Amino acid sequence: MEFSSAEPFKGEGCLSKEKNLYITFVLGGPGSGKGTQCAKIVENFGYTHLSAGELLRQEIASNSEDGVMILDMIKEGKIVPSEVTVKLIQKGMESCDNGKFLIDGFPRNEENRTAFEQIIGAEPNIVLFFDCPEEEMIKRVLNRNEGRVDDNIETIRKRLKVFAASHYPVIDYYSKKGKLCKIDAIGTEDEIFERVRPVFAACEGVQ
Ligand SMILES: Nc1ncnc2c1ncn2[C@@H]1O[C@H](COP(=O)(O)OP(=O)(O)O)[C@@H](O)[C@H]1O
Ligand SMILES: O=c1ccn([C@@H]2O[C@H](COP(=O)(O)OP(=O)(O)O)[C@@H](O)[C@H]2O)c(=O)[nH]1
Ligand SMILES: [Mg+2]
Repeated sequence: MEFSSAEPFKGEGCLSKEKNLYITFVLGGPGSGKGTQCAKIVENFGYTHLSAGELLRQEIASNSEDGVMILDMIKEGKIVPSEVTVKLIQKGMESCDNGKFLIDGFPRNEENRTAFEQIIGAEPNIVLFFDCPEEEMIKRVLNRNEGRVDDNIETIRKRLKVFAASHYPVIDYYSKKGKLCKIDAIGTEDEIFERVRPVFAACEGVQ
């Protein structure tokens, strides 16, 4: 496990002036189990879960100005412009008293990462990366059954290509900063959570 950063981040952004932020980015390909494990982390460690994909889907459902553009991007498996996503994450963070956030499915590329740092003025304390083979991710997404427009084999192939082309620099950046915690995402949900638990248990004492 290559992770060391247990201190809450006190940065210059408007959010971080108001409260101690403790931010975890939760990364991994489509179907790697990010959302499933986030639910368990929330249950056990009291974080606020902000799924970037869910925030974007809510924006589509609310018929907002950007909704049509977001839907087109999601159908194609493309990454929505950073400013749109970061603004939604910012709104989610500001509407919450709790400063402990799980940001799920973001940043998906380097541009996402730098936009978050610029707009929010903070960086994550920990980055979880769920490492899962492609064939397993495909199987899980095709069985997900949540009625999502992007859970079909054609879009999954596109999402996997986008993931392969864009995630590595982000992972590498945080690995070099000693913030990356890579989790083997093969196993039952409970087995995987037992790999996740020590990461958060180690931080309990310093929050
Ligand atoms: N360890 C696991 N083994 C088998 N299926 C899983 C596991 N974890 C999650 N799933 C299932 O796989 C699908 C994708 O999981 P999800 O948490 O939505 O992944 P992600 O948010 O990374 O796309 C869901 O239907 C979920 O119930
Ligand atoms: O920061 C983000 C998060 C999601 N998405 C879009 O939303 C889709 C679904 O993302 P989500 O994280 O919900 O999918 P998951 O990886 O959980 O299957 C992605 O394929 C992208 O098109 C995006 O553009 N930026
Ligand atoms: Mg998800």
